[in-house]
Amino acid sequence: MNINRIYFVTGNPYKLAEVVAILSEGPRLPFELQAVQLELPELQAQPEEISRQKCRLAAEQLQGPVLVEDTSLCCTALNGLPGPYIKWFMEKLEFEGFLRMLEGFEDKSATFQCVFAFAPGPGSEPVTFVGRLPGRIVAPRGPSGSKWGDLSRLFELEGYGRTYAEMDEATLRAVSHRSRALALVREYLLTL
Ligand SMILES: O=c1nc[nH]c2c1ncn2[C@H]1C[C@H](O)[C@@H](COP(=O)(O)OP(=O)(O)OP(=O)(O)O)O1
Ligand SMILES: [Mg+2]
Repeated sequence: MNINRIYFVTGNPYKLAEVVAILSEGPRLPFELQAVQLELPELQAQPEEISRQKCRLAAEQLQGPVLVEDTSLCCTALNGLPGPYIKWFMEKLEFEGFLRMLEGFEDKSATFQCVFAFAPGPGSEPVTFVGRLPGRIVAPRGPSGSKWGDLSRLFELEGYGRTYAEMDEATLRAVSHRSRALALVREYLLTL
């Protein structure tokens, strides 16, 4: 396939910066990654389908190869909810309300999940890449006012005993749900 530029489409500047930083580490990809700041509609579906739909819309709008990403936070006690709707839960309930929602459940385990979707152009079925990171929801710890907001103070990574907000950026970048998924994206893009 003759691709020399891929659009990474997101409305979130932090997500964009992180994807660019992770992809610029390691072996160089033979493409230019071009950022496009565009809020894509997210239709209700399972997380992988939401990401695929964002990808189809982005490929239509930009008429070229596109990469998009959708992040979910899945609580075991809530059978995977809020999942892809975590953004709206945090916005409407804030962290106090979110924690209260889980109060009645003993099981606080949760998984951060990142789904990238890539399509070489409009009309192609997007391919997805999933990265998961297990952990649990805790009372907020770590500095507030960080780039991802309070959510990063509530999610403690399994095996680290620290919340996202308590981790230094380099360590987190090496283990995050996003870098796990991007390792698969990189592997795939290198085969094109
Ligand atoms: O590493 C992370 N650490 C903490 N929080 C995070 C992280 N990654 C995403 N998040 C938050 C952002 C948003 O509230 C929700 C995902 O929603 P999601 O639709 O994927 O992101 P978005 O709407 O900000 O950007 P986009 O335009 O690419 O859809 O989880
Ligand atoms: Mg979004």
